[in-house]
Amino acid sequence: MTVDADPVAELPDPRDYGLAVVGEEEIPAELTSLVAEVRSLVDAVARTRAGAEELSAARAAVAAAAAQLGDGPRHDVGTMVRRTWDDGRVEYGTLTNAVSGPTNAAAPPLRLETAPEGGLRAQVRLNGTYQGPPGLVHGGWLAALLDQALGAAAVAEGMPGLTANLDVDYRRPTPLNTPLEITSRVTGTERRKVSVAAEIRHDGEVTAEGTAIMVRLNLPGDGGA
Ligand SMILES: CCCCCCCC/C=C\CCCCCCCC(=O)SCCNC(=O)CCNC(=O)[C@H](O)C(C)(C)COP(=O)(O)OP(=O)(O)OC[C@H]1O[C@@H](n2cnc3c(N)ncnc32)[C@H](O)[C@@H]1OP(=O)(O)O
Repeated sequence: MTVDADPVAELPDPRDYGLAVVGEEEIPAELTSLVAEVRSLVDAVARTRAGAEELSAARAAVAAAAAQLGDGPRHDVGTMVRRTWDDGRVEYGTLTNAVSGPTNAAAPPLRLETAPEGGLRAQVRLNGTYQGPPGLVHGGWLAALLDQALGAAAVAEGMPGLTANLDVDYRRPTPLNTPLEITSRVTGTERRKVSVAAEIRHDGEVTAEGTAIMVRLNLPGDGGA
């Protein structure tokens, strides 16, 4: 028997499925600022014109920092981060998510909030390390940003799932180093399928838009299958 994909009131607790969870508020401020520093470092390294001596000194400093953390304790790779909203709603994502992971220096990071008009929204600014064509954001990264916003829109409605299908249209070139707005929302549900839509805007103009079918996680006992 099939049933429609009704939103669940509470998201499943990842610990019930063997995944470690850390609260966002437990991430030390020192780690957050280290991550921001590494993010700036990657951008600086990508475009530096420093000479050999400065480059060698920088390499040694980075190697020393890496050695300092090298053998220390680490979270398991699948560790989830728990975010608790002001209204008490709880949400989970992966700690090192490629797009939104709060401790992933390679993530832009995209931080989505509930939008007053419904769905989610975020502002993000992508530096030169996300470049495709000169001065423009790489299309693969635009797809990744849309995918994350689409998946998160389903999660926000209590329907976490995996992307089964993603369609992206690139409407206008998307510039680097300038604020971009991302919006997403659920547009329909059918059995385990959740239809979602998202846009990326620059100066109010849509530069890329995507739609996806997220298939709800088939968790034992949630009645979603
Ligand atoms: C454990 C605790 C959890 C805690 C909660 C927190 C969770 C947090 C979650 C999320 C964070 C938010 C952010 C994430 C954002 C990024 C998302 C990604 O990057 S996802 C990675 C890339 N995607 C994959 O790796 C999928 C790989 N594919 C699969 O695993 C399967 O194909 C899957 C699950 C998608 C479907 O497989 P089946 O066996 O479960 O289900 P079948 O029966 O095949 O399909 C169900 C329905 O979907 C349709 N469907 C399947 N594939 C389709 C497709 N490609 N296009 C259209 N429809 C499709 C089918 O026709 C069927 O529809 P009909 O009900 O019969 O009408």
